[in-house]
Amino acid sequence: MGRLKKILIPSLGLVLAFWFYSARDTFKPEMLRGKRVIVTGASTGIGEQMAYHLARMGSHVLLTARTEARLQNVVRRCLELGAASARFVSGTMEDTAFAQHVVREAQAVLGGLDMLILNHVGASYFGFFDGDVEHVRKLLEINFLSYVAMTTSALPMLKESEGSIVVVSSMAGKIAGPFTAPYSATKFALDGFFSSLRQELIIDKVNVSITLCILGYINTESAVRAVSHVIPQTPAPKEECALEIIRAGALRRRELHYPSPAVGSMLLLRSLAPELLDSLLLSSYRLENVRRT
Ligand SMILES: NC(=O)C1=CN([C@@H]2O[C@H](COP(=O)(O)OP(=O)(O)OC[C@H]3O[C@@H](n4cnc5c(N)ncnc54)[C@H](OP(=O)(O)O)[C@@H]3O)[C@@H](O)[C@H]2O)C=CC1
Ligand SMILES: C[C@H](CCC(=O)O)[C@H]1CC[C@H]2[C@@H]3C(=O)C[C@@H]4C[C@H](O)CC[C@]4(C)[C@H]3CC[C@]12C
Repeated sequence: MGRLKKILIPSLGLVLAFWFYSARDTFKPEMLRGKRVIVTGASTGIGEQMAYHLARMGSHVLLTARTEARLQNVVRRCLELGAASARFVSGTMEDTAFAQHVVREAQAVLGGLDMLILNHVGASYFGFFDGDVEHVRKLLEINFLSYVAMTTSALPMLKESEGSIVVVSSMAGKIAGPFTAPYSATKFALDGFFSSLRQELIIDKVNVSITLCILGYINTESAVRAVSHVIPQTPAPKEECALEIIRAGALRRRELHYPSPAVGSMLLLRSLAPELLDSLLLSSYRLENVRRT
């Protein structure tokens, strides 16, 4: 009997745990139907693809970026794909007031918000740090401060809807490789801020989830243009990446690692043997093609 208890109870525990986690893991596109979603950086790249997925799922999308002409096309396509509604607000995230204005638009035109997807990123370079401190300041404003400002403005609506915040970050926000110093700094800042805020929401029993997305190299035009002469690896597809981000947000996951085995194993290696990881990364780069100022 004693032995039976020793085996039966843990086995039952395992079965229950498996059932609980697999049930939580079931994503259905209907989860997004009728949901009110802001996507930033939606004029190109991963943000544009997220807008199309959400449109197919029947969400109300409010899109933002700087380039009005591109946003108009994305909104048109979203409506063709079946969005419950699609609108845009154009402007720059260098300006905190603009970031807050976008959130107010959601309140005004959608009457609330279910998901805030923070994805935009300012242009930077892939090369040796050039000493330009103003560039670092500007990038922190675009890639970090505006994320904080939008979150702060959106929290009352997200508390009301028990919604989700999705923060798009990078491997460069967990592992600092060379040639991304300003960019990497902004992405590490996101981890610090949002991982701390997540704990506070849990302590206060506020049912708003925060999903931090740790992405590897993705085949967007800007990334391929910036690094393909140095990094020979094939980038992962932006369409699949966009869907995985939405799925992770809808399932209220703490973190997404995409592409999954590659990012996961690099993070593990960083903890176990950081020097080995550094040298493996460097050995795969075409260093002779790196920009020096
Ligand atoms: N592609 C990759 O390999 C990886 C990407 N990521 C992350 O994924 C996210 C999306 O990246 P990706 O799709 O490649 O980026 P893109 O360069 O393709 O798109 C960036 C978006 O941000 C907008 N944007 C740029 N500057 C500003 C600004 N000042 N104010 C408001 N919006 C701005 C752009 O539109 P506009 O110019 O019209 O303003 C565009 O919509 C980013 O957070 C990035 O860090 C993470 C790891 C890898
Ligand atoms: C090289 C890194 C991963 C290691 C590997 O060998 O797979 C890439 C992981 C994330 C990439 C960067 C990123 O986060 C997006 C930036 C977007 C900018 O528009 C330009 C390029 C990036 C700096 C990009 C460069 C490659 C990674 C660091």
